[in-house]
Parts: sequence; structure tokens; C-alpha cells
Amino acid sequence: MLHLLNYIGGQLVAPHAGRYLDNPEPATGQVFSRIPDSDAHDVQQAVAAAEAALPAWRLLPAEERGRLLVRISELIERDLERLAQAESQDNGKPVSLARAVDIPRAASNFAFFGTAAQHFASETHFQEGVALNYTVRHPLGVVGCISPWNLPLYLFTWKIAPALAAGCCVVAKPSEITPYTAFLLSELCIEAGLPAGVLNIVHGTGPGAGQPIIEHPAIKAISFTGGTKTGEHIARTAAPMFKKLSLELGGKNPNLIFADCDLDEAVRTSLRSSFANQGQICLCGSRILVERSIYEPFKERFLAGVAGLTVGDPQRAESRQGALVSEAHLQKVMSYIELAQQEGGRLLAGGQRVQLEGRCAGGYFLQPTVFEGLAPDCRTNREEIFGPVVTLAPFDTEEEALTWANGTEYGLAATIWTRDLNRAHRVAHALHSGIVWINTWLHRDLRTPFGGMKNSGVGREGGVEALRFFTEPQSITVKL
Ligand SMILES: NC(=O)C1=CN([C@@H]2O[C@H](COP(=O)(O)OP(=O)(O)OC[C@H]3O[C@@H](n4cnc5c(N)ncnc54)[C@H](O)[C@@H]3O)[C@@H](O)[C@H]2O)C=CC1
Ligand SMILES: O=C(O)/C=C/C=C(\O)C(=O)O
Repeated sequence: MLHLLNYIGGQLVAPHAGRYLDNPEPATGQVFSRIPDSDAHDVQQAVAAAEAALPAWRLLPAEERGRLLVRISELIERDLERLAQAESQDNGKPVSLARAVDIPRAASNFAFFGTAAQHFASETHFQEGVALNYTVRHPLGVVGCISPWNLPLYLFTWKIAPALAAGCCVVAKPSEITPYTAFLLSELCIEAGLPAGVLNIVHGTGPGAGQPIIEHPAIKAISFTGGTKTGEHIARTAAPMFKKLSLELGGKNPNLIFADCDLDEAVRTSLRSSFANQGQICLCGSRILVERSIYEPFKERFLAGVAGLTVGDPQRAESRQGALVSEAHLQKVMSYIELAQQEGGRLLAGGQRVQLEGRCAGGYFLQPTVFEGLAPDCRTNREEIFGPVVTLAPFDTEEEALTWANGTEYGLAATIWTRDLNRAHRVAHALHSGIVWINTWLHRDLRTPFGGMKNSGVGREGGVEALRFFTEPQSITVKL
């Protein structure tokens, strides 16, 4: 049995209380590793290590910090296959997805911010003959990074890399549901020569290890990705302590398909935006709104595509859908399938748990599921399901499509399919959504601001936004 360890002060260490949690493999339901069930004592040790490392790390030239981050990126690339296998085993996602998306992106996160640190500049405001005003951006200090289970290493590194690049020291907690690649990352950080205490990784549950991080007075900022309810709880705890907050939360994203779109491309990409990672990406388009004149042709092609999405062992190359992350999450998603039926939805595809044979007999598999006939304001169309479940609905006018699209408390991402660029821009501007993709989905340029409006979050990640988040601006004025 694999025993994971915390990474504190540059060492791999057991939790001080000696307690561990079982970690099952979603594809089999069998426990394959045990992870530290850390508590406030472990977090205190991690904070102390980060505080001790901070004076030297913040003064290290950006090129030196960047060099270390780029080295970590290279080690992730070197170990791509091992990390992809580990991510798939821990999360249930097809190993092909982890190999093509999760692990390359984790490497890019370190490479991007390793070099971005050297380009990060602050502003000067010059008043001719009067004054020179310049801004210094100081690293915030010790910061907390808390990440979810859906894109484990991808999102963990998306937070850690900019924090380190900005000169902060980090206490990070990956999801207790998918801790494996964060543990492997700690080994790579040691190999890369990251100074002790600069990054500390504490494993454990939200209440056990996360709560002491968000409550710790020495932690100056929290960067969090996860459920909206957890984000609300973190804000309630940390905001009165005047911590800076970056909250990347849930979504209920609309996918708007106009009659003049490239239908083949819209169908192909909508299959991905609906079901990639078993629909467990906050950016997935779970409400597909189709202009009435092409509703039936779209539906026919989309359902044909859904029928071809093989649910199977994540290790097999032909599996397009792996396992959901846990039995509890599978039950939650299935409760929404039941709800959709109670709300009058017509089941067009899926709806059933999948029972595989052999190695995966105990796994958490679900058919990709499609409903139609649900009102815009029903719970199925308003609440985040975070699984392979989408709804289809026709619309008649652009206004109606926008009313549907904007009619939830979320505002993370939206997709528009049309060949009319005037309409594309008009609709994009009218959407209450932090991210809008036109004729594409999940196209990511790491320089762009990333995050949501309304209950989808607070603040933006990515590029200079992230470097600004992890720094404190100081304005200095010199009289001329
Ligand atoms: N990126 C996203 O949009 C995500 C959304 N979700 C949504 O949230 C729902 C619940 O999923 P969970 O796994 O429970 O997500 P969660 O929001 O509870 O977990 C995310 C992270 O927060 C930590 N956490 C939980 N409670 C905490 C606390 N009191 N203090 C500090 N850290 C804490 C967890 O340990 C984990 O590392 C999902 O069904 C899905 O709808 C879940 C994961 C990612
Ligand atoms: O940064 C990205 O490219 C994607 C982020 C996705 C999430 O934050 C999520 O699914 O939670």
C-alpha cells in the first residue's frame, strides 16, 4: 500500500498525529493509497517553515526563482507518463486525457510563471515637473493554496506557480480525494532543489487541514478553487481577517448554438465541452441552447456522438469516459438525474450507472446523460451538477437565448457558435460570464484573466492578474 507524506520544510514527513485516510481508485473502488489526515499542528509546522524561508525567497532575483520553476516544469515533462498514470488512477479520468491535457498543463503552469516572473513590471505615473509616482509590488508573504479533485495537478500548480513566482512562500493543500500527483510533485520539488520551506504541501480533509490554513493569522491570502458553498465558507472565515481572496467556484455554463454555425464543429466540440473529464470541469457547457430551426438536426447528431462515447477502464486507449471521482459524487450526480425526471425532463440518452466487468467491477461509472424538455428555471437547469449530464433546449430569438443563458446565479464560462461575427461580439458582451468562447471551447492562453462573475467567484487568475494577486502594491511619490 502506498503511503503518502506531507512536504514540510523541504522534507517528506508523516502527519504528527499518525492518522491516515484511505484513498480509493475510482475505476475499481479499491483503496490503493493512504494519505496523511493532517491537522492544525501540521499546518502550523508548514506555516513556520514557510515563514522561515520567506526572507531569502522574496529577495532571490526573479531570474533565479524563474530558473527553479522552469526546472520543476522540465521534471514534470520528464515524468509525464508516470504522472499521467497516477492522475488517472487517483481521479478516474482516462489516462489519455491526463497525458494530453492535465500533466502538460501542469508543466506549462510552472514554465509560464517561471518566465512571467521576469517580465512582471510595475507602473510609473509621471507628472511633468511635479512628481514621479512609482509602484513597488512586494510579495504578500505566506499564502494558502487550496485546490479541488477534478483537475488535480493542473489546478494545484495553477495556484502554486504564480505564488512562488511572485516571491511568496506557500502552504498548499490538494484535495484529499486526489492527493497522489501533489505528493509526486513534492518529490520533484526536492529533486529540482527548491529551497526548504518555500513550498509546503499538507494533505488532509477540508475541516482537518484546510480550515487551519484559512484561519491562520500568518497566511495573508487564500487562492481557492472548488465548490461555491466551500468558497462562501472560506470568505466568511478569511474576509474578516482581511486576507486577500481569489475564489474560483462553480459554473452552470450555457452553450449557445445559432443556426448559422458550422454544425459539424459545434456538435464535435459540444460533445467535448459536455463530457470531457466526465463533465467534471467547472467550464463544461451543461446547458445546450440551440436555435429552433436546427434543433432537431443538432440533437440527432449530438445523440449519435454521445452513443459513441465509450465508458470504460480509464487505462484503456478506447475509453472516452472514465469513472466519476467517488461513490459519493456518483450518488450526487445520479440524484440530479432523478430530479430531472421528476421535473418533467425527457431522457434522451444515458441515465444509468455502468457496471463494468473484471478490474473495474467496483468502479464509479455513469453513462453520459442528455435531457430535454426542462424549463429554464428548474433546479436541473440552475444548479451545478458537475457530472456527465447536460440539458438541450430550443430558442427562437437572441434575446430569449440571452435570458436563458444569464438566468442562473453562476457566471463562469459561456460558448457561442455562429458565423456572424457581429452577433458573436454582441452576444458575448451581453453575457454575464467571466469567460466567453466563440466557436471554440477551453482554448486557454495563460495570459488571459481567468475567473467568473456572480457566484462563480471573486478575482481572476492567470497572467499578470495572478502575479498582482500575490503581491501588495506600494505607491511611492518623489517630488520633482
Ligand atoms: N472547480 C470547481 O468548480 C469545482 C466544483 N466542485 C463542486 O463542489 C461540489 C463539492 O465538491 P467537494 O469535493 O466537496 O469540493 P470542495 O469545495 O469541498 O473541495 C475543494 C477543496 O476545498 C477543501 N476544503 C473543503 N472544506 C474546506 C474548509 N472548510 N476550509 C478549507 N478548505 C476546505 C477540500 O479539502 C478541497 O481541497 C462538487 O459536487 C461540485 O459541484 C468541486 C470541485 C471543483
Ligand atoms: O485554468 C483552466 O484552464 C481551467 C480551470 C478549470 C477549473 O478551474 C475547474 O474545472 O475547476
